[in-house]
Amino acid sequence: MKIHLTGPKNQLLKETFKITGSKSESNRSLLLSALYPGIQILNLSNSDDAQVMEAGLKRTEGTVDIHHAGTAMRFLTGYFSAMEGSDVILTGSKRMTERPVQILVDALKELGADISYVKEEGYPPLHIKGKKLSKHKVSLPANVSSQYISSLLLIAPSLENGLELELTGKITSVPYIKMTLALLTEIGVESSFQGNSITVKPKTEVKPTTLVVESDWSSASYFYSIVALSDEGSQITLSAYKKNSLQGDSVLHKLYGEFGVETEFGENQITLKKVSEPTKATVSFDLANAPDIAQTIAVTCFGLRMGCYLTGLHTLKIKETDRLDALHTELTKLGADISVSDKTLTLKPAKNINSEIAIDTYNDHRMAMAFAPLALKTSLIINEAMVVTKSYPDFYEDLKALQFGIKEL
Ligand SMILES: O=C(O)C1=C[C@@H](OP(=O)(O)O)[C@@H](O)[C@H](O)C1
Ligand SMILES: C=C(OP(=O)(O)O)C(=O)O
Repeated sequence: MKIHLTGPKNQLLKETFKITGSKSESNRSLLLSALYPGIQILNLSNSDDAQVMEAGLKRTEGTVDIHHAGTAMRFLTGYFSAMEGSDVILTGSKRMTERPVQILVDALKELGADISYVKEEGYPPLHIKGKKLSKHKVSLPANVSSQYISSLLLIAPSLENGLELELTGKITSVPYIKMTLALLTEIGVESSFQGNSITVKPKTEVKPTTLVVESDWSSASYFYSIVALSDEGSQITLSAYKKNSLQGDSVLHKLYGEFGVETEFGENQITLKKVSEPTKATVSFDLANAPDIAQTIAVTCFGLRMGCYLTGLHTLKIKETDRLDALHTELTKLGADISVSDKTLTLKPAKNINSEIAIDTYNDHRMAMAFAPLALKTSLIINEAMVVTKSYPDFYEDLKALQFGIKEL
């Protein structure tokens, strides 16, 4: 589906939204609740990624297709490897068969897993025959994706002797590893993370526990962008959020200060307020700990006619699409002066913003959602607009509530 998007006529915005649960917290919680009966989950994400995870966890044999969900692919690889008696082919979308898993597969094999590649070595689909993992120590590179580490940590307490991980290389997406360990703590599992070593103690039973998923901060990023691009005085309230979030993307409340957006933390909610126009011509951010908000920030800067220099983007090339290439192509179509390397993005302040440009989304929910706020500055077209269901199925409903014009083409 292709849509034509226009911004609200009155750009002094005031609205309140309840955002769906974090897909990262949801997919971890779902796996833990499959391992340990007695875990309840509240505010579960209604995203495609959480749905394929939930469905995958109910399976023990046959083909399990997790579509575009990186977390489901990586977390279920660990889960099925350690589930004695399971025999599955774990696969996903075409893009998923291009997203590497060798580091995780090697680590699991080192622990005793039986995994083989169905097609290309290093990539899904995987044939996994679940068995008891006999070892409890493994070393793996941590500079490609934190999801490999989280996958191992999530099954760690269910292993007879727990798990000791030795991480090599510069650890990337660290908050996601800490999120996994924090959820283990919530269910009573002991762990430690010091330097490059992570240890998780075994746990056979978990007391009845309710895991309350905080709403998704990556989804909140699109409202930060909308507020930044709207008139001074605009305010949008989002729930359910908290100040001490497990999600690294909560750094948004600091970063968007540079764009004149202040965040007020209330009881279970945040209010984003446009208090001033930005003062700097250009900003520099290292996003190694928050890679999923890179697209939002690049488009916000473009819309504000600011420059930016974004670093720490080395993981973007292996996500839903090569996000550096995709940003380069789409922002160039809009008139941007942008250059990218394999880990950085440099945008010069925009001289003009082209109208009626059709944005390609490359099966990447974040391409659609990051560019949509730009409708506050110029009308645009979004191709394959429904990609948003990967993490935020209600996205366009919420834009409509803000009086964005959305016309199906
Ligand atoms: O563990 C997680 O829930 C995630 C980790 C990150 O991936 P990488 O560690 O591959 O950067 C992030 O980009 C992804 O959206 C979700
Ligand atoms: C990278 C993402 O997801 P995943 O790796 O889980 O597919 C994302 O949602 O931005």
